[in-house]
Parts: sequence; structure tokens; C-alpha cells
Amino acid sequence: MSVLKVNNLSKNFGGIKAVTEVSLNIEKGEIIGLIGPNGAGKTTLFNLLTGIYTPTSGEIIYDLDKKAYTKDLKPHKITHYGIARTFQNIRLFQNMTVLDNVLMGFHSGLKYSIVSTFFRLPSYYKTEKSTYDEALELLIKFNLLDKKNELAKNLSYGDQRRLEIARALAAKPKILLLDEPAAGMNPKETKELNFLIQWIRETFDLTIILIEHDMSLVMNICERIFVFDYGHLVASGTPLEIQRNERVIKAYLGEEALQC
Ligand SMILES: Nc1ncnc2c1ncn2[C@@H]1O[C@H](COP(=O)(O)OP(=O)(O)OP(=O)(O)O)[C@@H](O)[C@H]1O
Repeated sequence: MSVLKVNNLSKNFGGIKAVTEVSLNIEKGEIIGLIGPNGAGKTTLFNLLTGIYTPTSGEIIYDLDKKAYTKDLKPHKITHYGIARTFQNIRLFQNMTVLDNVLMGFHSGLKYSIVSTFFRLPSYYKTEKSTYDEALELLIKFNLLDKKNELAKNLSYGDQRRLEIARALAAKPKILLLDEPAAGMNPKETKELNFLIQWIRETFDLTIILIEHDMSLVMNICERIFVFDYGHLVASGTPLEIQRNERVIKAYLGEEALQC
């Protein structure tokens, strides 16, 4: 079942063609890798998928059952359609605690009204209590419970990356976008991330799309890979197909890819 479809999507910034006529289809439950040289358009595609940028042309169709298109969707609405993300440069609330960061992630999905919040009606407290419990559960799953009262800025780099993923999951997404999750991680943390990504796919019943330059991670966990160059989608296929694709080897991977 398709959960996300992109048709002839383009984004120009003045004369720069960041994304050009990209079409792709993502199936439920897949782990997808987006790879390509710096400036190839990968993050711009994420920004289009999350409503940060409006497409110059083309369309994005989320969750085909609901027939939601990008045209009039703002980022908070896209969250409601089930997309959450992390950022290349970690964007946590650095001076807030670990627990508060996760609680902020629930905010977009909360069901109580302004009236019940203002008058502190029972529905407000009920939602607040279950949100708090769910936040603690997420912290347990991510092995961060003992750090719940620490400020985000005091966590190790690997913990900050995991906290950012936990916060994204609080919005209960169907599709999780990870922008260079292994950036800045040491080999041990990258290995743990490898297992973490597969574990969250199973545990949270997710479809995952990740941008990554660490080829061992991409080749190990992705079922399909899309390769970008100068804004164009130049190849797609399984890790094995991509590793053997002459054009991709020449433009990006290099001969060592064959040993991955
Ligand atoms: N807001 C913007 N304004 C102008 N140009 C932009 C903007 N965002 C991206 N670009 C340009 O679009 C092109 C694609 O950039 P993008 O960040 O999407 O590449 P990328 O594949 O994610 O690169 P990296 O791997 O380095 O993160 C680049 O030429 C970049 O300079």
C-alpha cells in the first residue's frame, strides 16, 4: 500500500533548480534511503514533504486514502497527516529538560480544546495525564528515563539525536523523515542507530525515509535507495542494484561501494 506519492515535483530558488521533476512512490513499512552529493536536493525534498517549502510545480499526495495534497497544507497540517521529521542540525529545545522536549512533541496531536484548557476542565487533566504517561513510556523505550530531568543541551550527541527521534515519534507519525541521523556519531553510536531505526520501524509501525552519507548504514538498513544529483532523481533500486549502478558509482559512491 502506497503511503506517499510524489509527482513531477520541482522547487526552484530563483535560478537554482534544487529539485527537478522528481516522481517517487513509497510503500507502507519501507525504510528508504535518499543519497547523493552535497547540494543534490535531498533536504529540499524533505522541506517540500514537510510543508516548509511550497513546490514550484508538481504535487505530493500523502496517505492516499485521505487524498491529502500539498497545495494548501502548512507544516502543522502535514503533521496531522502523519509526517514527522528530525533535522540535519539537531533542533531540540536545548534549555528544556529531556521530558519537556518529548512533551512538546505531543503538543500537535492533543485533543482538548482552548475552552477546556482555559477552564481546566476534566478533559484537560485527563489528556495531560495520559500524555505525561506516554512521554515517560517513550523515554523508557529510548533508554532516556534516568535523564528525564536533565537539560537537553547536557546530553551526549548520540542521546540528543535519539531524543530528537523520540520527540518526533510523540506526534504519532506514520512516516518518519530522518535527516542525516548518523552525522557526528562515532562508529559505536552509528551501529546502535542501525538497530534503533529497524526497531522503531517495527515497534511504531512506521515508514522511514532517511537522508544519509554513511553508506554502510544506508546499505545495511534500507530496502530501497533513491539517488539524487543536481536536483534530479538519477537512480533508484535495492542496495545491491545501487552499488552496481555505473552512473551512481561514478557520480557518488566510488569503487569502494562495491565492498559495502
Ligand atoms: N532556501 C534556499 N534558498 C536558496 N537556495 C537553496 C535553499 N535551500 C537549498 N538551496 C539550494 O538548493 C540546492 C540543493 O540543496 P539541498 O540542501 O537540498 O541539498 P542536499 O542534497 O540536502 O545537500 P547536503 O547533503 O549537503 O545536505 C543547493 O544548491 C542549495 O544551495
